[in-house]
Amino acid sequence: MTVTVAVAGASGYAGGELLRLLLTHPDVRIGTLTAGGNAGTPLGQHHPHLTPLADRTLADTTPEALRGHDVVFLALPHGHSAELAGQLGDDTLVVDLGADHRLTDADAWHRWYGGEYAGAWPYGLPELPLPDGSVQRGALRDVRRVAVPGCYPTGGTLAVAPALHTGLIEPDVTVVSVTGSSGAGKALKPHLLGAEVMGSVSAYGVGGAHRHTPEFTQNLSRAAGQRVSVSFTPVLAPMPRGILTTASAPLTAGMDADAVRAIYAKTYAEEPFVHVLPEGSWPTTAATVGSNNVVIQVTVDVDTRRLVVIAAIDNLTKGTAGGAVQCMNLALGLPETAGLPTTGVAP
Ligand SMILES: NC(=O)C1=CN([C@@H]2O[C@H](COP(=O)(O)OP(=O)(O)OC[C@H]3O[C@@H](n4cnc5c(N)ncnc54)[C@H](OP(=O)(O)O)[C@@H]3O)[C@@H](O)[C@H]2O)C=CC1
Ligand SMILES: CC(=O)N[C@@H](CCC(=O)OP(=O)(O)O)C(=O)O
Repeated sequence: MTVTVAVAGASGYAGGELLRLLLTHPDVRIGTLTAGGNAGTPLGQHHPHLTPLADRTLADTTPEALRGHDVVFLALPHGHSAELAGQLGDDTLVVDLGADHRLTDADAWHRWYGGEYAGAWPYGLPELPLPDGSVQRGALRDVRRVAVPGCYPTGGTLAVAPALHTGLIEPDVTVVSVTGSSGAGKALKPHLLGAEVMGSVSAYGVGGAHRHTPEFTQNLSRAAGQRVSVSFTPVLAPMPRGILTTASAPLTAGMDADAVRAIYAKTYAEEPFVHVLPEGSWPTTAATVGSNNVVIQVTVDVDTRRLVVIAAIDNLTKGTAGGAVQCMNLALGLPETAGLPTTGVAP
């Protein structure tokens, strides 16, 4: 089977990573590529690494340009997806990389994003463990709309969900995630100028103020089958890609690190992209670059009786574009790993 795929927002970071992956996908033909202000320019001007597509001209982002494809990826700023998707047929698979359809609670949407609530779509985190023993993957087969998770909730959720799901920890979780600057997108932002980012690490959205907090709460409450409280702090680091998450929570009972690791290893044993490391190895963002992997290590802080989990992802791959391609594969019944690297680039 060959599917024809359009990418809206192809000049951006997420769009570029989508195209890098789709170029290696055996079942994909790349169709229309669109942008905003950069419509009319060649793709090669924005993504010099995507040489096979260098001469493609970016079209305006309109429903007319996107229609007629089997799959449309929307890699646009928040707030642009709902109207476009509404003008694409129900037979088209629309995979939204933005936030527009992630939250199931309209009040949470209004509080954290504002504007009209467009409703939730099936949530694109296939590995999310659910209380009935199933995982989210089942909700993504044969669908025609998918909301890809935010980059922080992808790694952070998978880091904590197994412990909540099995009752190992209290429903009161602290998450600190260090990210590379590509998470903010290509648009010029003064705090992301090289002189600001290089040589410094800085927290932002501190005090539960980051808009991914409700997405964490939603995911972890689903995994736990009860309301989970999440304190989330993002930290910006001088690197282009990667997110390293440290999550911790009080243990409900005495447990040693080996026993916790065994539970995690069992939870993710069949997952092609989630890797629980052996004792003594720790996740690094460098080891995930360009791969669709989530790399996890767990331990117990014996003195404070807390579980501590570290998880690394590439924000542009598993954290956005890779997750999106994985969801496309599931929705269309293609092999889940098609077009998705499971090895990183090192050093
Ligand atoms: N970067 C990341 O790590 C992650 C990104 N995401 C989500 O993916 C989406 C894209 O993010 P990212 O690629 O980082 O952002 P970028 O700023 O790098 O790219 C945005 C893209 O959208 C286009 N665009 C901007 N405004 C408009 C408009 N009004 N109409 C049509 N097209 C427009 C831009 O085109 P032009 O070049 O012409 O301006 C560009 O192609 C966002 O919703 C983001 O939240 C999700 C998880 C992680
Ligand atoms: C460094 C940086 O600014 N990161 C972004 C990550 C957001 C993201 O990528 O996810 P969304 O799809 O929800 O926007 C931020 O904190 O807003």
